[in-house]
Amino acid sequence: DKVPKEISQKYYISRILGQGACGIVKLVYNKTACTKHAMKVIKKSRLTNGQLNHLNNPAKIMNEINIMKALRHPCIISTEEVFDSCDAVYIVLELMQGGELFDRITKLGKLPERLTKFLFRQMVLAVKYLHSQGITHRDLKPENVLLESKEEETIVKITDFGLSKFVGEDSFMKTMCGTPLYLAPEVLRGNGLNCYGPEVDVWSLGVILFVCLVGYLPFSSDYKEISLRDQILSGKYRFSHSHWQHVSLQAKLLMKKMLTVRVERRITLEQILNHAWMQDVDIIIRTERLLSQEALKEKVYLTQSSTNSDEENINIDNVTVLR
Ligand SMILES: C/C(=N\NC(=N)NO)c1ccc(NC(=O)c2cc3cccc([N+](=O)[O-])c3[nH]2)cc1
Repeated sequence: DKVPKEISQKYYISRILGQGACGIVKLVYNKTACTKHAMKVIKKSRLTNGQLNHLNNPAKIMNEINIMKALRHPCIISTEEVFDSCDAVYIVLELMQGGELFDRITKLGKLPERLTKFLFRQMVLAVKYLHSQGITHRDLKPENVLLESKEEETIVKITDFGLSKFVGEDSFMKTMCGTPLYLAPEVLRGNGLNCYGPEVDVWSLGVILFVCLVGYLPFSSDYKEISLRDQILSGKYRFSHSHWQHVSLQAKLLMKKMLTVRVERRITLEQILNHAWMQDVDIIIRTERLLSQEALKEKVYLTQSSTNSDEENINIDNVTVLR
């Protein structure tokens, strides 16, 4: 539908790249710089019976964008530019031509263990960085893990900070939206206070690791014996030997420590990086090299990017508020 002219003046809007729960992602071309980008369009919620629906209320979207703009890591998606119009927010981002990790797992059925280790180490480093900035992602899933290229061994970037929280804030569970396939038990339990910490991201990473290694979900409503909620609360995941026999013992041991119901016993990100399964020198060297190259690229770009101040729009620190 109609895109504000400030955007169509600067960008040529091309095809749809992905369809998320909270909006679509389109391929756009910057007309002057002749560069390609992704543009996520997040519709602002209508006022339904007088109150903003919790998902896409403007304040929450701007909170997310401020979080994204504050972050700088090779494995966290970076925003190019943001246009805030009355009924939608347009976020111009780097192009991630490898698409979503979800689609690569679906296409291949599952990932080879070595490739999983390569990609998983980057996800752990990204989440470790998030936590060092006082942010809990809270919605880690393969749909929110993007791949930079179609190469097998490529850079991973985390996205969709729609549910992210600065851990300092009240971490009351505001939205129980979507199915809890990747949700930690302490969030589901919601014992009154609903308070929970960054460890929820370790649980979600554990579910992602599980799906990468064997191509099926550890907890699912397809498993009729017990409810999804009870599967998660008991930490009883489906362990089909035919799938797991090709997976190394160390990977299984790490998995078990991540999908630990008791928060105080769950493995930490630091311990994951020091776990035996992660001590693969070749993988460590290749991920470190890839990430330092990416970080360097980021620096070079920043020194080049010009500050454009259009008189008719307020352009503070590359958020253009459209009149
Ligand atoms: C910020 C954000 N979501 N925030 C949100 N939903 N808040 O509620 C967000 C979510 C998803 C994406 N996705 C992409 O950038 C993205 C998806 C995809 C699929 C095929 C190909 C590409 N591509 O860039 O080539 C893709 N990019 C980018 C940003």
